[in-house]
Amino acid sequence: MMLRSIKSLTASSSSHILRRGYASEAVPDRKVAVLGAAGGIGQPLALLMKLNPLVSSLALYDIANTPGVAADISHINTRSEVYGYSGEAELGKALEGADVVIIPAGVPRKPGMTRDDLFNINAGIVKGLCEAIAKHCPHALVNMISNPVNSTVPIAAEIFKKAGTYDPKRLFGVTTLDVVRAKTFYAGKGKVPVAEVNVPVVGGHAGITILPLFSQATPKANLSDAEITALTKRTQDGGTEVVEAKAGKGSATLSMAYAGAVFADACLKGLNGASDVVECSFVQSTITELPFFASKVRLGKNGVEEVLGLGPLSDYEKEGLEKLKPELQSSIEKGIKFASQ
Ligand SMILES: NC(=O)C1=CN([C@@H]2O[C@H](COP(=O)(O)OP(=O)(O)OC[C@H]3O[C@@H](n4cnc5c(N)ncnc54)[C@H](O)[C@@H]3O)[C@@H](O)[C@H]2O)C=CC1
Ligand SMILES: O=C([O-])CC(=O)C(=O)O
Repeated sequence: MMLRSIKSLTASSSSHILRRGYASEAVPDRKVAVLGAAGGIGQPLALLMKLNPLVSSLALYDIANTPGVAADISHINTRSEVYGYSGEAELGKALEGADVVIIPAGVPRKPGMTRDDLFNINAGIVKGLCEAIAKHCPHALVNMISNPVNSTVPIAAEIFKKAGTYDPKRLFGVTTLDVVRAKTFYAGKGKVPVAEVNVPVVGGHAGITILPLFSQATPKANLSDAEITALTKRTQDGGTEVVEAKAGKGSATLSMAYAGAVFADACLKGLNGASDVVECSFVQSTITELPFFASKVRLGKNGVEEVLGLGPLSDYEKEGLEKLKPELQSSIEKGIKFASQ
């Protein structure tokens, strides 16, 4: 299929960067590739990455419909040049030189499905994309959005191991939407300013494996045990709440695009040398007995600089942690088994 290359760097976009407080010479060139860029998440995520002044080159890849999305987004007068790539033959070009690869490719849930029900289709999609990443941009930071994240991240790790390119510091399951939800729901219930709220969310990204640590939330809100239990459940079921509201038309796309953009921005800031960037993410981990686990992670020039510990847990959270381990373990094993075949 035809390769569309659209340049959109304008003089006014550079001054826009300066207005935001970045000295132009201090902002290195960074290429971001979005795989699944024509989808429900991919399109708004591509838009948000086009607005990010840390991005100099934005590669939009999908199996179809990318030229239109790329042409549309390329008209926005911000820093990055936008390139659209359509079909497998163009995947290598999309990935070449990428610093960050964001993967929202794959099918979403319909009402009544679990994230694990997506495994059969999405596992194969992720496998193919990761084989191409290993070949064309083995040093990129990979932001995995495709579900089930609890299995797709272990799949990616196995594919990279097979190719001899695995670096656990560079592979991330994107769980930022759980944090975004926990912050929003906590602020609403606790009547605290949402912009000031911080809540770590640990574990994984499906049902009870999502464990928000409201005991560590700031600013402190006066919430009863029953309210904390309800907030925990709502955070764990946040994805299902959207799937049901969309009634067969997919799952969270807009809030996920926002969350994906927040996480990619954190990765870029880390790559560019910031040393104070902390986000929750599902990464290779030794903080529990599970080989992958979501927790706070400090990002830096090499990706994960430090996997931060869980901190003090309430009795309710300790119980939640023990309950989630068997499900998370089995989803991880399912991914590893698939990729090892
Ligand atoms: N990690 C998280 O918090 C969240 C993850 N998701 C997951 O993100 C994924 C995508 O969701 P949506 O964007 O709503 O789905 P969608 O169906 O709207 O878009 C998916 C896109 O992937 C593309 N695609 C399929 N196979 C591909 C391949 N081999 N290479 C490149 N692109 C390919 C499709 O053409 C489509 O444009 C789903 O698996 C969903 O469950 C969704 C919300 C939150
Ligand atoms: O629920 C889903 O299927 C999509 C997702 O992961 C989320 O919204 O958290």
